[in-house]
Amino acid sequence: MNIPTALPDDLRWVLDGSPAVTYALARAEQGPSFRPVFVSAHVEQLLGYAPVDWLANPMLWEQCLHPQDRARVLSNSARLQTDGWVDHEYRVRHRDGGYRWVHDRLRLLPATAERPEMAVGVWQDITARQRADNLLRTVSHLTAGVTGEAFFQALVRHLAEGMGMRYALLGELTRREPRRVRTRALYMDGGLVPNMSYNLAGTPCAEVVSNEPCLYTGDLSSYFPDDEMLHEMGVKTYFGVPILDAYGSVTGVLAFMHDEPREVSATERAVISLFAARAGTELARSRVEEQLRLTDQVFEGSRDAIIITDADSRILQVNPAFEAISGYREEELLGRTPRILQSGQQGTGFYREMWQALNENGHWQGELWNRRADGRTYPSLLSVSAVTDHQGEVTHYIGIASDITSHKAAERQINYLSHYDTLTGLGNRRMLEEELDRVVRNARGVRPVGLLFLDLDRFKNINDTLGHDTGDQLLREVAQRLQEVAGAQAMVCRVGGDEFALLVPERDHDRCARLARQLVEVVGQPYKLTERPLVVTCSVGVAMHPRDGNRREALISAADTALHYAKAHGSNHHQFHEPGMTAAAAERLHLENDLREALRRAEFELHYQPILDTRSLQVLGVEALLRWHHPEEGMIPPDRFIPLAEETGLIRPMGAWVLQTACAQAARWRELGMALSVSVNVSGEQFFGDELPRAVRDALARHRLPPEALTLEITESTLMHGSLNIEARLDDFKAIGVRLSLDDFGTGYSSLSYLKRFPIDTLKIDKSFVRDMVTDEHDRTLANTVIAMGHGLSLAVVAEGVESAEHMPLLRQAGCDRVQGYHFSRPLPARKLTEWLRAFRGNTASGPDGGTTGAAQGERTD
Ligand SMILES: Nc1nc2c(ncn2[C@@H]2O[C@@H]3COP(=O)(O)O[C@H]4[C@@H](O)[C@H](n5cnc6c(=O)[nH]c(N)nc65)O[C@@H]4COP(=O)(O)O[C@H]3[C@H]2O)c(=O)[nH]1
Repeated sequence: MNIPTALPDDLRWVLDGSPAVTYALARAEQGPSFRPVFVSAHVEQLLGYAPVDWLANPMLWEQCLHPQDRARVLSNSARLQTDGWVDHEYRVRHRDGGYRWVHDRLRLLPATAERPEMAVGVWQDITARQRADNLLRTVSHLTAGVTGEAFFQALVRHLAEGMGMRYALLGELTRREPRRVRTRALYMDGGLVPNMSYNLAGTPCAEVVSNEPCLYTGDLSSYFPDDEMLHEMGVKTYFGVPILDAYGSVTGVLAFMHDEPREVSATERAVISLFAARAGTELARSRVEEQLRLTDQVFEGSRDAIIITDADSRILQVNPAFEAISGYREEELLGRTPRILQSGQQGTGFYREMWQALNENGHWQGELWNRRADGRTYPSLLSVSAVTDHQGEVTHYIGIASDITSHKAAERQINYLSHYDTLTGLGNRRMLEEELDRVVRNARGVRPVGLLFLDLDRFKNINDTLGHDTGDQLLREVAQRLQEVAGAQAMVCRVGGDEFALLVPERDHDRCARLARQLVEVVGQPYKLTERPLVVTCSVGVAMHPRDGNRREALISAADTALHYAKAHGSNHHQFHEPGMTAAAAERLHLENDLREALRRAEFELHYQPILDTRSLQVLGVEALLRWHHPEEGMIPPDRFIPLAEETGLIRPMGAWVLQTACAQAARWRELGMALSVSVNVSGEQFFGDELPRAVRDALARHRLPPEALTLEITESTLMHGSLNIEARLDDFKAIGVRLSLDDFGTGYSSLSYLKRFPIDTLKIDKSFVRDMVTDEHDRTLANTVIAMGHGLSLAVVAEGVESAEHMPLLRQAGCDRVQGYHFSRPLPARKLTEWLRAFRGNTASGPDGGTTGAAQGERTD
């Protein structure tokens, strides 16, 4: 019987070329066992031994069996005889000492006449599949029962270790940063390392994220030149699979990397995909868990009250804030409806609308008053949302409410602060504007109202000299007086520092005028805030609705224009708005701008008017009077621009110029042998300014003038405008040695009684009394009385406005000391006055005190 040991060549190359190992066994002549008679060439690649080794040593196979498999394999093999075939898997030792898994299928060929009984078998290398199986089993085992971060960490670690990969990561994509991966587990060189996040651009993970498993082996940096991390890690093999959520969207990446080129078998890939699926579930679960945790935290920790009800509004759950705000414990609320909280302050219509909005839009928000368990009510801002199932049926309602008690209080406070003036308690400008809006909006029947703007004259001086506390007290008192005069029907507001507005339901022009007059009078009554009564005057501008405008802005602007008009025309009176006033206001603005430029452009000039001794007619001095040569309008009289300069503050630089120029001129006259005293007008603004005493000293020193050569003329109203500091200020000037003259006496609050307390040298009777004393008995008596009283106070009295020769005997008779007026000379420019002085008859030397100076003297007759 022949045992076939040789195969035809054509059959041999087929078998040798096959990746499976084919072998043939023949029954041994003695005994039951088989021995190999043919093994195909691939066996050497599979197990390291050449075919000849197997043929030479029939025991080699048995010797190479894995000790753990040996018994099973031998027992399986023993069934060849009975079953006619054997099909099993086991491990065979490679010549290098390692084991390979083989799938062995062997079939028995019964003996024939030509040959003995034989068996033919095939070995297939199933090492990779077995490794993958192993991996699956091990990793499944090791990750079983683990969740969250622990799962992610176990997964990357055991998969990486099972596959022999150096690096592995499980990364998540977040909605907030879709182009970045945030790792949830990161494995490197045998251990877990802290998580990180990286930009996907230019990395193999970007391909994975586009839902493609990716396998790269070889020089990865040539594929991904921008991925520096890959380059640094020396990665040669990359395998990554996307992690998907239940809807198939990519939510993460599971990737493995190695620094050697390496195959990743199909079965390994399948195993990893399998775990990626599980990771997807776990990611979703951890996200839900996170969300739940957050929701729970929000629910438990929220300062807002949260209530959840079922579709029938039965309370299912409330949070601790709800308990705290409502005063009910959760147990008391469960199963009841939110009606338990109703305060009764909202009518049924309110709830009907709320439910209608909820049914139609699934949402309602609004403010309502609820009742606490203790019966107290509180305001809350409630927002209710309906929760629906996938069929759109309402399953729950969620209400979130905040207690807005403090918010409401703050709102009231803000409302108060934004509508009221805290100093006086009056409404403020906003309140006035809103009320005016209401009035003009409501004008269907056109409700007439009067709008009065009232401004205190020179309030700034009071603040500057008496301090802000007194200023504040004054404002409070003014506010009170205004309210008393205006009555309950009117609205009184403080709309600026010292500006008040009154809105009066008054259609009658005359009654409005009467009210305005009353206001001026009442505000002008002395205030007992300081040691000495304080006198404050005011100006009032009146606009009438609808006559002066049918819009809020128009009315305010009309009242404002009228007020400015009143102030520009001497203060302390009221002025109704008139149609031409806006043009006048524009003109005033124009003038104001020109005035600002006038000093720089040297448009001012001083004219001088002589002051003479009544009896000897010696020229004792001159009064400096300011003139403005306007480039377009020609000469503008001081009455037109001085109030404007006072209002705008320009009076201070202007006054300083006057002082310097007048002193310079007085010095020049002295050089010419005419020692004239020069009187300079000082306005209230200037008088109260800090700089005046120094300016006076400077001017005297610079022009080497004796102080008594300078007289400061202040008006009665400046003096009476009064502040504590006025005496101190007058004393300052007395200490310098200059003379002080009280101008326009008789036009204001003439009060001789406290004049004596002021260190005044001269009293000037206003020209309005002087002018008519020739014809008017009453004025003559008045002038005589003033002169007598002035003398009683040891003051020299000057009569100004002496226009005719008839005045002189009367004034001499009354004992008036000095005279000034057109009768002698109009105010003249310095050069002309010098000529006049020279020409004046009886040119003799005479100083202001009657001393010999060389100044002109005589009586002018023209
Ligand atoms: N009808 C009439 N008027 C006469 C007669 N004699 C003099 N006058 C005018 O009476 C005014 C006297 O000046 P005032 O009472 O101080 O009144 C001054 C003074 O209050 C103010 N003023 C003038 N210059 C200055 C200045 O440099 N500074 C300040 N703060 N005010 C000034 O302007 C006011 C008006 O000044 P002027 O127009 O120059 O008017 C001057 C003068 O021209 C007369 O016989 N008949």
